Amino acid sequence: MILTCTPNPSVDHTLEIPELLQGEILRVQTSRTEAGGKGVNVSRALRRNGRDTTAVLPVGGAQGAELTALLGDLPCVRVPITDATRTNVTVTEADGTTTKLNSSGPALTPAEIEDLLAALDAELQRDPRWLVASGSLPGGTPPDLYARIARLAAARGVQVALDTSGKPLETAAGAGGFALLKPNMEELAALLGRPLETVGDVVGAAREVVSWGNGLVLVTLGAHGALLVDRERTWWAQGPAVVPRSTVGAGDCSLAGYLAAEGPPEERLCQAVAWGAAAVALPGTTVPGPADLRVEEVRLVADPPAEWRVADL
Ligand SMILES: Nc1ncnc2c1ncn2[C@@H]1O[C@H](COP(=O)(O)OP(=O)(O)OP(=O)(O)O)[C@@H](O)[C@H]1O
Ligand SMILES: O=P(O)(O)OC[C@@]1(O)O[C@H](CO)[C@@H](O)[C@@H]1O
Repeated sequence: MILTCTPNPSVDHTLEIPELLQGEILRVQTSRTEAGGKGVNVSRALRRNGRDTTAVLPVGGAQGAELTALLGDLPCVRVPITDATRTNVTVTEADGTTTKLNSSGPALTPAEIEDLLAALDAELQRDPRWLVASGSLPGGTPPDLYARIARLAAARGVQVALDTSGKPLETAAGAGGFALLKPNMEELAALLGRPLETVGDVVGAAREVVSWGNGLVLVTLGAHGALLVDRERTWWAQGPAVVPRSTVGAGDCSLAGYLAAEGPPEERLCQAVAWGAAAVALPGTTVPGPADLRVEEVRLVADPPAEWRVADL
């Protein structure tokens, strides 16, 4: 079983329009509402591909009830909170350009944070294969929440994969103890405080993160694929070219693919980019199923040259 924890889940509302023109009245072609939040999406992708998963998340208010309904039969532990769950808005254009408006989310009280951690600890005792801790932190949450979660998991002998950004990423990655981190290139650059342009830049940055006491780093590069970096080795992989429809959740599906896969790290990386590419071809926050995955079309390179420029991949 793969357990996910999403402290700041969302109702994802997607509007599809031909072109985003500032200051104009635009007619929406289609709109969709789906369950969202990074860990929730990892669980949805795993479930869609027949893997055992449970999602732990706080829910509150009318949007919390809507999120609960959207989650359907996904195995979940929902922790009640007073403030309302957020709604995030995505605008996708005909060429696949994706613009996201993410709300900061509800303010969790200290007691609600403790309830979330207690619910998570109970699930950790079911001996999951991984805990995925993902997404931004809601208001009022101390930035060390993910470091606390990592300590809870370590006490139960469960390895943790982390996907977050900004201050929560800085605090957690700096404390160490994560078996896997999944930043995208911008998040990794912000974490290290320097621009990353070449494969060598990205690998150097990822190794620095590993040296803080973390395991592997899976750096997703959008359309340019992904790099998997450990202490000694590096692999680059790229999925099939797709016509992008919405990039929302591509990173979550990549992480789900990596964790769902068996075998050596490079095979897991191939699954990751195949799941990510498949997600991009689907609308809104829709996650791919087995028929959408084109793993046989993935290109894999072991120890790619440091001088390769990511933008040219
Ligand atoms: N335009 C694209 N074409 C093909 N594959 C893509 C494209 N964008 C993303 N992918 C695939 O999805 C993976 C994850 O994408 P990305 O790096 O954008 O994640 P992310 O920024 O974490 O996304 P999100 O936060 O929206 O989940 C990439 O490694 C790649 O395999
Ligand atoms: O605001 P955060 O927590 O960083 O990201 C939230 C979010 O953009 O991430 C998912 C896609 O990865 C969406 O389902 C959701 O709306």
